[in-house]
Amino acid sequence: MFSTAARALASRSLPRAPSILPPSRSMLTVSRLSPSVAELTLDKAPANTLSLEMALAFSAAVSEIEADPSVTALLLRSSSTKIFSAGLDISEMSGPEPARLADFWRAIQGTYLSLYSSRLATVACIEGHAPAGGCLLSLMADYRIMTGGGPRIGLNETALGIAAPYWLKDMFVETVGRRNAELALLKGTLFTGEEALAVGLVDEVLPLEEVYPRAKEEVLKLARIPAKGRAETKRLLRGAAVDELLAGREADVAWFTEFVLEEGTQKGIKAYLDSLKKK
Ligand SMILES: CCCCCCCC/C=C\CC(=O)SCCNC(=O)CCNC(=O)[C@H](O)C(C)(C)COP(=O)(O)OP(=O)(O)OC[C@H]1O[C@@H](n2cnc3c(N)ncnc32)[C@H](O)[C@@H]1OP(=O)(O)O
Repeated sequence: MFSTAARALASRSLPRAPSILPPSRSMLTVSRLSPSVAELTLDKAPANTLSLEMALAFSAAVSEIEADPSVTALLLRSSSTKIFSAGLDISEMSGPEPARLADFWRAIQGTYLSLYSSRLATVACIEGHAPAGGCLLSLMADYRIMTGGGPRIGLNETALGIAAPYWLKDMFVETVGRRNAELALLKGTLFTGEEALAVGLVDEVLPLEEVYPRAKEEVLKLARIPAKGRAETKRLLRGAAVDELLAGREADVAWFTEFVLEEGTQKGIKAYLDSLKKK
């Protein structure tokens, strides 16, 4: 687990404006696979997009699971086998109210800080599509298992006229290597499961009906690894990245809000949102 000070700092920076509703749990469910393994299911129809409320609910759920010392591992999945998560809720970025936009980004940062820094062993069960912010959710896990054939995963931000923030880009580079990341990020590539496996973006690819059983098997196995050594190893691997964002959190908010509020970005986001709705 990361330092108490770092965690306190993370939670202090989360939005506290009175206009924000408390995190709703109707968008997620938490259950137990075993006494030491929790399952967190994204359940926000139709596409598990990360709105401000969804991002807050996600971090709150992870924190609550972490607070239980009997839990050592977490399986992340979607209630839909078609869509793991379609990423950030684009309507949050279309014609936004600036204060909410800044809170939205703090909440997205919070999802990263909560899961990437988690002491828990984490497995992402990716049965359906995981573009952009959906890929982000899965990258924060320790192990990824995906359906072959149909669904796509990757960081397609460039294709939408936006850019992945540095901490997401860094996590992607760490996972797939510098050259694979450059090629994919600059084109906004969305990979099939098989392609994702070839570049190391996922760890296993299976037919749909085998993905969840295998993900359960893996998380139960990871839960048996001594917790203290694993948590310290994760801290050594990921601590510097997490601390960098904690130190520059508000600068990252300024980068995001300025870019999104630009007229050209707004035109692109609106056109993309309309194209999704017209499909
Ligand atoms: C420099 C500054 C940078 C600023 C930004 C940095 C942010 C970086 C991090 C992440 C960025 C993002 O995550 S942006 C979101 C990217 N996501 C996508 O591009 C995916 C878009 N969706 C799809 O391609 C498809 O929905 C799907 C392939 C995932 C599934 O297809 P399917 O046909 O099964 O479903 P529909 O397309 O009919 O979708 C159902 C329903 O959901 C709505 N929807 C889908 N995705 C989003 C979304 N991301 N935001 C909002 N709404 C979304 C879609 O419009 C449909 O709605 P209706 O039923 O009302 O039509």
